[in-house]
Amino acid sequence: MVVSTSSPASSPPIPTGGGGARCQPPRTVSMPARASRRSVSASGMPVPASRDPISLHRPLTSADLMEPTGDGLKVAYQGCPGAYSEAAAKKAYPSCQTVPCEYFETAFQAVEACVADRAVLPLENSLGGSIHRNYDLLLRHRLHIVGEVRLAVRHCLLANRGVKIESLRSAMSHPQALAQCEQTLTKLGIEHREAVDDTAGAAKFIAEQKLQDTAAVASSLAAELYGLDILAENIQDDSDNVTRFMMLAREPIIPRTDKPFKTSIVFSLEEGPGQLFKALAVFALRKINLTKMESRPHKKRPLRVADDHCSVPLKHFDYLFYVDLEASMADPNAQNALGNLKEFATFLRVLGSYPTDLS
Ligand SMILES: O=C(O)C(=O)C[C@]1(C(=O)O)C=C[C@@H](O)C=C1
Repeated sequence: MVVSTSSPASSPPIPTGGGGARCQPPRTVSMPARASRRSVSASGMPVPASRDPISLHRPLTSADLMEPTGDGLKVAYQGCPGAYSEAAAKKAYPSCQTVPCEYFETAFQAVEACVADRAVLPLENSLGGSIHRNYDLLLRHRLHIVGEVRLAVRHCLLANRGVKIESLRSAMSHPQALAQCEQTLTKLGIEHREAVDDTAGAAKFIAEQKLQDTAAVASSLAAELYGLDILAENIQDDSDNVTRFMMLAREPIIPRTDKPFKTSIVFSLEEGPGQLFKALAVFALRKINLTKMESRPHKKRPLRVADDHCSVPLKHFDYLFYVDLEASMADPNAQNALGNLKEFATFLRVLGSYPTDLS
């Protein structure tokens, strides 16, 4: 079942196995992030006081502070079964139960409403670039990034049994997947492109409609699930095709310094020369490496009148800057850098501090 935003009445919430009762309203990360005093079980869920390891005087181990591997966890992703996002969810939480969602926003809402415990959503692809929608949704919702996962995306060309490449006129897939295979599809003589919500959804549609002139760009798992033939493998334009996904939860994790961590922040600045330079200098001066930067329109304040010396006032676009730091919020150096940025940023939020995916 795909969880849908548009028709909640037709998609009743999936029972959460008691998770609903434990659901806390989401809260923001305070800066610097401090250890939560609430105890957590190995699955990352709060434990009743009677089994609370602190009240039993059992020493807290680093395993208690780790993100769970997925036992009993419900993990929301966008798309149909067989989508790359589902594979990413399984990579992040190997023993989880995946919850397909119609839209990215549905996955955010599923976690907020405790229908799911985590969401795994794409942020950027090495060929196609950023998935801007998810940057915008990060700000609109109050979930925390608790991890990242990189997935090697190996696209296949899928068609109904007996269909030959020469008879194909059209390729159907997620726009990112079509963009990642643009040159190969053209070389194969496939001229038309049809964009749909996800790669596996394209495979399902082609199988259900028994299309004879259209192929899906999707995973080999989607071929298996929907009974399609694989006409070509590894059709992405670059063999190193990697999508980075974020893992989202209602609560932040406790940042550590004993392994590589990243911290994702978003901020806005006053208009004026050198403002962004000054913001980036707070990290450069402390030798904190930045791994990603993205700017998005400030939707609440898209235009502002510039205070320059023109007779006609100029209107500037207002931006939000999303930055990933190679640092943990448990590191005083990173805390000082953010303290410094807070002195002159007009807005600053820590989206999460989480272990770097080194795979
Ligand atoms: O459609 C899918 O299978 C997805 O999981 C979505 C998505 C994306 O949004 O970028 C994920 C990985 C690939 O880069 C292509 C598509």
